[in-house]
Amino acid sequence: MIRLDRVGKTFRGRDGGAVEALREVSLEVAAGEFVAIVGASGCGKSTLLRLVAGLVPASAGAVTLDGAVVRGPRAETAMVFQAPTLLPWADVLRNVTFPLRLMRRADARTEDEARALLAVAGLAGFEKRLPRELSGGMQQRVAICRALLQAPRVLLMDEPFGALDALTREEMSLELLRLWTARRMAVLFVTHSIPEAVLLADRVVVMSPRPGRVVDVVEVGLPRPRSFDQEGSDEFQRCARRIRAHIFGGRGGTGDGARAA
Ligand SMILES: Nc1ncnc2c1ncn2[C@@H]1O[C@H](COP(=O)(O)OP(=O)(O)OP(=O)(O)O)[C@@H](O)[C@H]1O
Repeated sequence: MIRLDRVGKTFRGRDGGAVEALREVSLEVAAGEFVAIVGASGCGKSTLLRLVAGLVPASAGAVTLDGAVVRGPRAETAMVFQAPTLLPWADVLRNVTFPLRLMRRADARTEDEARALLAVAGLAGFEKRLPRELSGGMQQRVAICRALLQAPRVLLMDEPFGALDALTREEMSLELLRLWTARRMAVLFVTHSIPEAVLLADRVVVMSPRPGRVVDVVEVGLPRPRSFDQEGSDEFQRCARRIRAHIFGGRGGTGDGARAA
């Protein structure tokens, strides 16, 4: 469904200097598949998502969605950023329905669907609150509901839980899996946490330091529904060790206790 074919991205600074963020990245993501992306800071993970979202053009190669080259933002794609980016003056319900209203896709059912989604995300009763009246974790759940209400076929998530405390992060991971199981869209999920990537994904794409290239794609053979109990399993450890070996290489991070997050 999503296809990156030898995609490169070079940014040109105002001073004429060039930053090569991605080089020859090829990747395919099937409809309904959950793919995590891990790699060192600055290796181009956000850039990769922004290319798929149509927010920046590729410098080389092509990004296609259902065979059509992505040339700009598309209605079937939604993105969740690291920070919740809510409208501060609009209440929760209006924030969640905002993109559909903007795209003139809102109809009589939109508000009911938004309320149902908020309830699943544990936010029933908060519909009329302003973002500043919510905790960071709750705001991020609002941002995730906003993306899901668009019923995207492609959900792009850029370290969506990065700013959350560890407990909220675990709770949100399981919540996201529940929502994904119910709606089954293709997910591209950037994270710095190897355990989070393994827990969530069908496949984990490991990227090299900048310029980012795909150095490995690890298939996660854990049964679903997933739970944190699986972290102790042989398959979980195998996947995590293999990813760590790529990221830490010979720098001593391949031991059993090492975590990327
Ligand atoms: N708009 C831009 N103009 C110039 N350089 C950019 C731009 N966006 C990203 N870069 C550069 O491209 C490289 C990749 O950035 P990107 O944000 O994609 O990395 P990342 O893997 O998501 O990093 P992190 O894990 O720290 O969030 C970096 O060197 C960054 O400075």
